[in-house]
Amino acid sequence: MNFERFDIEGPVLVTPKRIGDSRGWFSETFRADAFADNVGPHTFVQHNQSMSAAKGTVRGLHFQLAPMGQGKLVRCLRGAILDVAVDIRRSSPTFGRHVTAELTPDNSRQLWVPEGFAHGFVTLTEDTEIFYLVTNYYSPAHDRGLAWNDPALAIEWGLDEASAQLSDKDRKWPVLAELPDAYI
Ligand SMILES: Cc1cn([C@H]2C[C@H](O)[C@@H](COP(=O)(O)OP(=O)(O)O[C@H]3O[C@H](C)C(=O)[C@H](O)[C@H]3O)O2)c(=O)[nH]c1=O
Repeated sequence: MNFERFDIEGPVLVTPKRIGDSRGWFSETFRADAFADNVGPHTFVQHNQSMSAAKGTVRGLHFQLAPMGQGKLVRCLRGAILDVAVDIRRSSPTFGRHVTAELTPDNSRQLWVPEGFAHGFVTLTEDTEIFYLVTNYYSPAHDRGLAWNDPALAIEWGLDEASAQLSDKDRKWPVLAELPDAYI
């Protein structure tokens, strides 16, 4: 299992190895000991899965407020996504900066998105399915978001705003400069 860091402290790209044989392949996609040694002693309490039918679906940018903040370990089971994590820790030297990673079943990559980051993705194919582990339970009262298309974030989503498929909720999030409950 390979762990790669970015030039922003926090997110980690995790790539499990595959053991091939005449039938196909086998992969240990998560090990608590390797994750604790390379990322941190996080405990996952909830597993999520979502399917997005249309290419160009954007889900995000989401986070939960403390004390219900969530770390997320994200992988793509079908299709492909560009996964994005934005640093919203006000005290961070990289506040407002982001990392991206293309996740597909073939590259078997997983993106670790720590608490203090807003998470989102755009689907690169139709019928895209993601699976992710989270370190805290879903709490609607703590559910917050950040405008995916905030020019200040300069995220290159690879699609024009008019063609993006979003939920009504995701169209209404504030831009970073207006984020009322950002991480301190
Ligand atoms: C996240 C979540 C949602 N729900 C319910 C709430 C709604 O009735 C329905 C869809 O929720 P939402 O529109 O928030 O789903 P996404 O847009 O996929 O949001 C997720 O996708 C982005 C990329 C994330 O990082 C978060 O995990 C999460 O915000 O599932 C639950 O019952 N449990 C949950 O943990």
